[in-house]
Amino acid sequence: MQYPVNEIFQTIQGEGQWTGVPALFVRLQGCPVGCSWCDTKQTWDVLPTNKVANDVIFQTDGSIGRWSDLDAAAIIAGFKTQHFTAKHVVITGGEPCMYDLRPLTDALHSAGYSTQIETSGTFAVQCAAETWVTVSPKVAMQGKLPVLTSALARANEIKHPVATALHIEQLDELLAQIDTQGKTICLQPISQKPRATELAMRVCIERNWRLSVQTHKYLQID
Ligand SMILES: C[S@@+](CC[C@H](N)C(=O)[O-])C[C@H]1O[C@@H](n2cnc3c(N)ncnc32)[C@H](O)[C@@H]1O
Ligand SMILES: Nc1nc2[nH]cc(C(=O)O)c2c(=O)[nH]1
Ligand code: SF4
Ligand SMILES: [Mg+2]
Repeated sequence: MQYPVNEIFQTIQGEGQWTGVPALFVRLQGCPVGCSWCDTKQTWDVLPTNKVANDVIFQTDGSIGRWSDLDAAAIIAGFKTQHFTAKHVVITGGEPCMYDLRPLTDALHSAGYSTQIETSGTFAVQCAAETWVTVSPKVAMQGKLPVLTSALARANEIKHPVATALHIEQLDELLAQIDTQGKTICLQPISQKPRATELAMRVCIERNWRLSVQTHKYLQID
């Protein structure tokens, strides 16, 4: 199975429960969701004219939605060529769950890596049983609610992007539909806005939820 890969890089996981853990990021190209505040808009379209050679995607570049087709073996071989040392692999995008992630997550586990998926919950989550699934719900997607509910049921972590009180109300409605036992619930302020951050901190303290600030943006790393 070939995946359209936008970039592969080594950094520190900046979000959610795994914050601070060295990680290899595999960013897949393509997302139809269209969040107005998305920080990776270059990953939305998979344009044939933006196809590049395999080695190019190991240089991070958020300015263009370039991509290359790689299978699991080529991705793992690339980690070795780059002499990457992290053992945790984060598969993000774009929307990674547009693709069947079972071949990739199975191969990564066989090669000794732990895996995590960052997903919006707008597509069925297809991955290994051991994969840590982080769902960042995108509630405005028309007609996608049954998919979102099943993604939330699979989630190990629910990391909700927030800017206003309405976002907290929407999260409450979603959480009422599932068993949250054993799941980490995080609030992630949108775009480091001070009012979003204040709201997220206040609600996290009230509810005993976890605050997820995008630490890589404060550190100015990838
Ligand atoms: C770029 S998305 C890619 C994965 C998937 N499409 C998703 O939305 O979960 C990765 C994470 O960044 C979050 N995110 C994107 N733009 C953001 C922003 N401007 N501020 C805060 N979080 C943002 C998303 O909610 C998600 O948790
Ligand atoms: N350092 C770092 N941590 C991240 N956590 C989630 C990210 C993403 O774009 O999905 C991300 C990212 O782009 N960089
Ligand atoms: S679902 Fe994720 S990648 Fe797609 S637009 Fe929203 S934040 Fe961006
Ligand atoms: Mg990011």
